[in-house]
Amino acid sequence: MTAIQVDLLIVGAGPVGLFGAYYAGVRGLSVAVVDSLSQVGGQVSAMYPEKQIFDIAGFPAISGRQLISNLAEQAAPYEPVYLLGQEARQLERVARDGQPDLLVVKTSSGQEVTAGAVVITGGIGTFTPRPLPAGEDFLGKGLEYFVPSSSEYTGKDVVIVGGGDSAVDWALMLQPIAASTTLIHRRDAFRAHHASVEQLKASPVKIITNAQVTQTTGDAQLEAIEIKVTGESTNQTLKCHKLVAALGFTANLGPLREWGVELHDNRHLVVDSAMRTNVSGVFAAGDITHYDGKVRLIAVGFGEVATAVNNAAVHINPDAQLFPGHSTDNQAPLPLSV
Ligand SMILES: Cc1cc2nc3c(=O)[nH]c(=O)nc-3n(C[C@H](O)[C@H](O)[C@H](O)COP(=O)(O)OP(=O)(O)OC[C@H]3O[C@@H](n4cnc5c(N)ncnc54)[C@H](O)[C@@H]3O)c2cc1C
Repeated sequence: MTAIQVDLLIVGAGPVGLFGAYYAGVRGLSVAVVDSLSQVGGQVSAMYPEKQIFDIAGFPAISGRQLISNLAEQAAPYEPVYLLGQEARQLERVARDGQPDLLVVKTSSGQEVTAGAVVITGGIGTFTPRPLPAGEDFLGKGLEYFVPSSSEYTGKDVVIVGGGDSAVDWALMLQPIAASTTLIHRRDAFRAHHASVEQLKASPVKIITNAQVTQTTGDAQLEAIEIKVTGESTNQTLKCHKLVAALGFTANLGPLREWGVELHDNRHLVVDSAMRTNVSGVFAAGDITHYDGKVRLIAVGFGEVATAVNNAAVHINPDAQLFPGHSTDNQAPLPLSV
């Protein structure tokens, strides 16, 4: 088991957790961010990276991918430690004389993180991609569940499986750079947004409906797939270097339910106006929280996590001020006129 110690541990690297990492840095707190996904960005990266978001303050429109990239860039100067691909599982407490307890979180990879406080920004819980059983042998060797960046798809024969927004968005995104792009969907009708489906139909993406992947073949890397189209007697073989299974996700609060935090509807964590849970040293922000009047939006989560981290800073050091100061402080004044 590997172990690290930080001032603050953030559970969840969605947009709210990333902004929390920035605020931890502003407060001079060392910070680690754990996420069960292999990439940062939570729901935004997993479900709608190519969509424009219109309700982020100060950005009339910004793509999901750009928002997450900006948030990571904003936190980067404070060097957060990202522990990706691991789920935060157990929470233990270490009492100290005359000081607040330390919290120890153990992850699914055997990592132990000791922190002065924990902020849970776990959204709708741990996401698990719905698997594509016929492709599991090539996971990481051609089969993927996300398209974090498009560069690896240049000049490749790409097949995307699914009928939702992610499948359609990724097909549209990769088509201009891939050697070929095929979208396979097991039904006739798409769940994706109507306008995106129309764009897809007008694009060079080859669409095969009422079809399922039955087999994947290759050597070290994926080379081809076999598909069964309903009503056809023989299976088709397609050249395929990259197979993207965009079949959706299941989400589960999972181990966080065992941390002793008061739950609402068995899915959300009850917080007070300082974003404290009932467990001392454990705060929460973003989609995972519940209080009267809660609105689940990124804009709301950003405010909540600023509150959570600043209150966590005071929990860690009771002599610290709650108010962090203004980000504009300590700058040379700009000239009034040019
Ligand atoms: C299709 C779609 C469109 C949307 N459009 C908008 C929009 O236009 N505007 C808007 O404001 N909102 C929109 N939303 C909602 C928005 O995405 C969420 O409000 C936002 O993602 C919440 O951010 P978060 O950081 O709280 O949680 P999430 O984005 O859910 O991130 C939580 C992260 O925590 C991780 N996690 C959970 N439990 C654990 C654990 N035990 N260990 C490790 N990691 C864990 C998860 O893997 C996940 O990565 C949309 C949502 C969807 C699905």
